[in-house]
Amino acid sequence: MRILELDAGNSRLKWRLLNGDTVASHGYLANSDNWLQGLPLLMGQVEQVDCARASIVSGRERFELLNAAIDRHFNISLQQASVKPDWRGVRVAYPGIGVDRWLAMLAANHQDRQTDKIVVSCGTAITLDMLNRDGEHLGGYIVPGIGLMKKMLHANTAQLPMVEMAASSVSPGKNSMDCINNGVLAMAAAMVNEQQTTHKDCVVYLTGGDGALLKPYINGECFYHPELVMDGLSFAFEEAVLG
Ligand SMILES: Nc1ncnc2c1ncn2[C@@H]1O[C@H](COP(=O)(O)OP(=O)(O)OP(=O)(O)O)[C@@H](O)[C@H]1O
Ligand SMILES: CC(C)(CO)[C@@H](O)C(=O)NCCC(=O)O
Repeated sequence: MRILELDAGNSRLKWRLLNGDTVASHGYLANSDNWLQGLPLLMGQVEQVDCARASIVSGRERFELLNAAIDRHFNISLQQASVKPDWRGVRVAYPGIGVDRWLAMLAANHQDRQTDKIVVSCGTAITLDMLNRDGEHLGGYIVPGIGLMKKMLHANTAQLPMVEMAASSVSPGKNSMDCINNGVLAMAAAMVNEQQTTHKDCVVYLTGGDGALLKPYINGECFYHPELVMDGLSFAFEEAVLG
């Protein structure tokens, strides 16, 4: 069985092709790219699939584009994940939660039911969700992501430059670029570290485009899973799951 999994965020569309249980290939398309050109290339690259499923938080229009491309290339319809408030061991704190956050929690809960967890996605937005070992979602936070914080500083001030490069330190800067770069990374790390200190024995499950950047600054136990949302998709759509 060849399955195309899609994680459509506000900056990028991540995809992977599963051949049975194996990830055969993966990649991404930026939202700023022309999808009318990019999607046919993506579909050509993965060849025929039996099933396509998606987590979409980037709006109806993106869904329509994806669905049309999948219909045209594979003659199948796109299965879109939607939040189920009490599903496969996870009970969400509120029904309007983003489907990507829900899927990341499903995946983390599936991997480990022995510990309390902090599920963090460091993407366009940074989301942090507290999930206890019984699968109860205790609530979370949504704040601007690292790229967005830098853009907002540049867009709303006269003197602050746009900092494109990635930070490599959280030390106080001695020029504007380092003050911004290290500062926003320090903020993101502080939010996670503060929760992990407050809630003893919590393990952090980290994902998102800036997850690898953030990981070295998390003080406690932290697992980085770049495909946590797509792992959640697999689990959410699995036919027969025990537990
Ligand atoms: N190759 C890349 N292209 C674009 N952004 C990247 C890349 N690698 C890392 N990033 C970083 O990842 C961030 C976007 O992360 P990600 O792709 O996880 O977001 P998203 O899933 O689209 O957003 P969200 O889920 O918050 O809506 C960007 O702000 C950028 O800093
Ligand atoms: C917070 C984001 C943007 C993170 O991708 C997404 O999960 C979303 O659009 N959520 C909907 C609102 C919510 O989660 O409360």
